[in-house]
Amino acid sequence: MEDLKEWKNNEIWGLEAWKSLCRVRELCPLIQCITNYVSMDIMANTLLAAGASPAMVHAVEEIADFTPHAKGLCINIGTLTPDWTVSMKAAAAKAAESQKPWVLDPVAAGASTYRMERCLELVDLKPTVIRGNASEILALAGASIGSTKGVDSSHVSTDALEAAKELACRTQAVVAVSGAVDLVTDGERVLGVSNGVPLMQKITATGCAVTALIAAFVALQPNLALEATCFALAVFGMAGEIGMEKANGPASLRMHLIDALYGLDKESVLSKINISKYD
Ligand SMILES: Nc1ncnc2c1ncn2[C@@H]1O[C@H](COP(=O)(O)OP(=O)(O)O)[C@@H](O)[C@H]1O
Ligand SMILES: Cc1ncsc1CCOP(=O)(O)O
Ligand SMILES: [Mg+2]
Repeated sequence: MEDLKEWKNNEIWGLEAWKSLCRVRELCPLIQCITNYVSMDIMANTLLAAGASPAMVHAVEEIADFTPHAKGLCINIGTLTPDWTVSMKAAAAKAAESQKPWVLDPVAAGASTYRMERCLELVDLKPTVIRGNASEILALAGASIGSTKGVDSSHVSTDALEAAKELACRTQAVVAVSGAVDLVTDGERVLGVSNGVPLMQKITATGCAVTALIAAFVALQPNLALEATCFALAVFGMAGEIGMEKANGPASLRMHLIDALYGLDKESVLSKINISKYD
């Protein structure tokens, strides 16, 4: 891949995003997901539609055998309980030990002290990517409780730009803040992904699903985590845009988004991709 600092236009972004999607379709990476009960279905279906192979494996007794065989790991704290916390930490440590990238979704990080403390412990285990909405990234970066309503964001992504950069610098993770513009940073570079439709916010667990898709893309391009994260967000957003052409509301958008992801072709990727440098 070319030096991305020199990249100028969406034609080149589109070609690279298309190649990344083709790689997922060809190699069908096994992605271990330790996720919340709400998201399991849409997350597994999103990964399958993109060409990856999802496995919702969360028993701590299975981590030693299973995690080293997965290509990537997605950890999501949406319906956190103490026993799952143990599994999450064991899986993150095992992924690091076996040099597998792993992605953290800090769902509702600022909603309770329990959640925040567990999140901070997971961040200490060095996620490759952290993807949250703006309220989650603001809370996590400031380790602050109480400013979020729950799992939905009360902020727009740009509100969390400085927090995301600071979090990325401190943790060495790529940090992605989703929203109308998804902001993705390694602490130095910032890219904005402007694909997607507002109605995606009205389908539960779209954020969780795109975090798992990031895990699949990053699993195959671990040395280009910033770019792979952008491509996953762009591909998911483009599927939303195409799905919206047939949808009548959130329920049908969910179905058409998954169909569009499955059928996404090169021409659509090249014409729809909307990535730009943000800094
Ligand atoms: N206003 C918007 N316009 C376009 N896409 C959006 C918008 N809001 C969210 N999205 C997209 O919806 C998906 C879920 O993002 P978001 O709703 O921020 O996450 P979460 O569900 O974790 O709160 C992402 O792919 C994001 O790009
Ligand atoms: C509603 C809900 N409650 C706990 S997890 C969850 C799903 C959150 O999904 P997302 O973060 O993608 O909106
Ligand atoms: Mg979320």
